[in-house]
Amino acid sequence: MSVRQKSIVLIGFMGVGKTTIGELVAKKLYRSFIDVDKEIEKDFGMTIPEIFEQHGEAFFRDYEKKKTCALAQEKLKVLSIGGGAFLQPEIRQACLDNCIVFYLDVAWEEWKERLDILIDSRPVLKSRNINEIEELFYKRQDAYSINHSKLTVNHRSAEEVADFIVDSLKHAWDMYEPLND
Ligand SMILES: Nc1ncnc2c1ncn2[C@@H]1O[C@H](COP(=O)(O)OP(=O)(O)O)[C@@H](O)[C@H]1O
Ligand SMILES: O=C(O)C1=C[C@@H](OP(=O)(O)O)[C@@H](O)[C@H](O)C1
Ligand SMILES: [Mg+2]
Repeated sequence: MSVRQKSIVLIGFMGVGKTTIGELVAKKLYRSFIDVDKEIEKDFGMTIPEIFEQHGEAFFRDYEKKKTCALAQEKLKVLSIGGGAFLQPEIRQACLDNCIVFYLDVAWEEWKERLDILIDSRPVLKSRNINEIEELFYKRQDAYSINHSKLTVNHRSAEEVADFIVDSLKHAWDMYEPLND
């Protein structure tokens, strides 16, 4: 597949900004934006916390795997996937094989300032104390470390990060697949 046609996938910990930044990147590239969690919510007519509550996390992970692997086959999209999705080897493989994967990284000190706005909509956070959340934050970095490009969002607005992603993509596209005049 042409590198220009590959979908862009944003990965990283909950609350790093995948959904917000993904939407901005899609607009800047004139592409459709897909937030996998929002698609799952539409499929069930329920919020993510409701799905966790009614069906349990194992059920959510299984559905997330099918949905994310299917959406990773699409071309010319910008996708934000759930923060836990990349821990599943099948999802990792589907995204790395078919898409360009950007890992959004953030420092713990900056991330923990966002906890209050995230806690009610993220069941994985709600069931843990701050020390357990910190442990999860560092533990998940291993899975995220397999990516095509990593960038740090510390002290940057969502708009700045989106501009950086678009610029680096344009640079890579021109380098690997220059357009003929
Ligand atoms: N670069 C940023 N700086 C400050 N706040 C941000 C930034 N990116 C996102 N946010 C805020 O953090 C919260 C979580 O963002 P979201 O895009 O839902 O993250 P994710 O999809 O990774 O869980 C939102 O309230 C959003 O407005
Ligand atoms: O990290 C996780 O395990 C999860 C992250 C959430 O998405 P965001 O990363 O967009 O918050 C959502 O998929 C669900 O609450 C589980
Ligand atoms: Mg999100």
